[in-house]
Amino acid sequence: MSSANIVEQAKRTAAFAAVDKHVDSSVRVLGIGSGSTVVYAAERLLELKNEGKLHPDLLCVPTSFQSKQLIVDAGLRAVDLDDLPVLDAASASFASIDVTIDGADEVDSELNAIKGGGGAHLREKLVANASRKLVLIADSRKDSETLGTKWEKGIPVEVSPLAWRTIKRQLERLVPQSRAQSAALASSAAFSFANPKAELRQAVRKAGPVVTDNGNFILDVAVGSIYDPLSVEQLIKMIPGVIEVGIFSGMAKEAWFGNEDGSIVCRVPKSEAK
Ligand SMILES: O=C(CO)[C@H](O)[C@H](O)COP(=O)(O)O
Repeated sequence: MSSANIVEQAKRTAAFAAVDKHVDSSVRVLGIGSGSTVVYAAERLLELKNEGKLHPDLLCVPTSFQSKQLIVDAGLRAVDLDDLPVLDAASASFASIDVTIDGADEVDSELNAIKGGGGAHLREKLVANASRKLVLIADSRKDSETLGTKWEKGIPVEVSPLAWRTIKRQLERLVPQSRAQSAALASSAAFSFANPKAELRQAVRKAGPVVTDNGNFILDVAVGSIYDPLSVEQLIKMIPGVIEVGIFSGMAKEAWFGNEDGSIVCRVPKSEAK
């Protein structure tokens, strides 16, 4: 098998295992992520549907145009997040989705994740936030100790086209923390680069920038190693015109990684592991 096929097989194995663990006939509302690994989750959902193992009224919440097509192609019912019926108005939780299964670009030991390689992280974060459980699926290349060490393309940041150049300049002036301007202090800082670089993501087979499903642009912001994902997420989110940051801090409850030898690793946040 070619190395590309081995990676695809690893993604498929992880996706199938996560769906089998989390989706049965008791699941009423399911969030569907975006990207190439989620395609395999949709494949497994179609099999389970044909075997009569899904809830007959299952509702699927898409996270992108692509995700909606996957749901529809699998013969499942797509419903926008805000169109979900409130099934339990008395519940203390606002979460309306039982479980969401999504891909990731890199996942650290606490299951903080970089997402948005496919440019869908705004809707992905909205859906993850409204889910009782977020389960990530990926091949083992995405399994990391520290964010930014494997996914080196930068943090995907969805921004308003109205001020992308200004936001880019501001992102390139981010400092790890106000007192840590020197490389010597970098290890105690939120991230390692002294001079982050923000690049406007360019479209393929279309001249000009990527325009997201929401009509915005994406800046990929390389900050080096991310030691404190929540601080970096918050720092970037504070910039006016930033619509969403592709760091998902503390959202995922479980991550499934497919290995090249066909085995699977399922991880929970390190601090919660027994
Ligand atoms: O966050 C995402 C899209 O915004 C994807 O889930 C992420 O990029 C992983 O994609 P793939 O499964 O193709 O590696």
